[in-house]
Amino acid sequence: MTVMYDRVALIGLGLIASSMFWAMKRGGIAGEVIGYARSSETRDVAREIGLCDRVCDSAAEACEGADLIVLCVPIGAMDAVSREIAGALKKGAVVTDVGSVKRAVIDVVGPHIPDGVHFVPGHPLAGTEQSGPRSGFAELFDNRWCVLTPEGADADATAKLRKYWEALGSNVDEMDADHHDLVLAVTSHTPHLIAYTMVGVADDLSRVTDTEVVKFSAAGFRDFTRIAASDPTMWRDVFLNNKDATLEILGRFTEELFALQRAIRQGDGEHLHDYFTRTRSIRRGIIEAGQDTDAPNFGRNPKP
Ligand SMILES: NC(=O)c1ccc[n+]([C@@H]2O[C@H](COP(=O)([O-])OP(=O)(O)OC[C@H]3O[C@@H](n4cnc5c(N)ncnc54)[C@H](O)[C@@H]3O)[C@@H](O)[C@H]2O)c1
Ligand SMILES: O=C(O)C(=O)C[C@]1(C(=O)O)C=C[C@@H](O)C=C1
Repeated sequence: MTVMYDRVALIGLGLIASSMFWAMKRGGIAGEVIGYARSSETRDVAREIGLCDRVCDSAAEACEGADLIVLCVPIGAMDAVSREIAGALKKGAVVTDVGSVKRAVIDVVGPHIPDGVHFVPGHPLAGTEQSGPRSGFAELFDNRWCVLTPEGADADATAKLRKYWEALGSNVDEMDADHHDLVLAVTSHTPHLIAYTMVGVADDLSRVTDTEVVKFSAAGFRDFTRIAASDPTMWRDVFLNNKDATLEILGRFTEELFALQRAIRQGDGEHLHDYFTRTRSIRRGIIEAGQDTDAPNFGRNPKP
């Protein structure tokens, strides 16, 4: 139990901020945690459930005297909140964020950061389909990766933030922001879009009733429905702000899909079998690397 920052301010009090709060409490990582959310309902819930040591009615007030400020709002709100807090930041403070897209956040937050304050963007690769102040839990970041995209930020501030994420339970890596956005377009953003689409298709199909979809939903489709239940505001903002990378991956996805469609139409079993054999090895690689924390055998029997 080592206090790493005397005062931490959480701006936005949803899944990620509340998980961070409980993880900080678990590890005794912060002296005091101050919170702010835009809606009074969220602030009331936070006060009711003891989320944060103090909840303020303005973002600027929450940041006064804070050593670490974590922006935990949807990407589309990053500009507004950083504008609001700029005047309240103390010299030497570190501002970070948890946004799922990095270049767009750097572009809108960076210009508001005053001299003497360090901005070190970040992104925990951990989440669920839940949102809001009641949805967080201390274990969310355990054994997950957190990517920092410091781009020339102060080395000491970056090193300390790295240690902070490790204390929250994460493994930490550093990356260029554009590369982060491309990697995440492959591993997170496009898969979400595909899940949203598949569930939309099931919903639109008049020959299969909603009751049948619910009753006969097989495991693969159920996984899609979990993903497609993710927060609409957050995901709208992800796609609007990681446009180029998502469109590039979506283009490649469509080409592959057409090739598979042709193989099915032509009865080309060899193509299908070869393709599925190749993709199976990706899954095995993830399990062998101990990365599948959702697998029923996680932590017990990491070998397939
Ligand atoms: N949910 C995930 O799986 C996940 C994972 C990693 C990173 N992220 C990123 O973390 C950030 C937060 O996501 P979340 O899942 O915690 O969302 P959430 O919807 O659970 O919480 C967002 C919070 O921000 C508040 N908010 C919205 N607009 C605001 C504004 N203008 N000013 C102040 N507060 C505002 C909301 O009231 C809410 O308290 C997003 O940028 C998202 O991309 C999410
Ligand atoms: O597990 C989930 O529900 C998630 O979608 C989490 C997930 C992802 O893995 O794609 C979603 C968005 C993030 O920015 C990071 C993590």
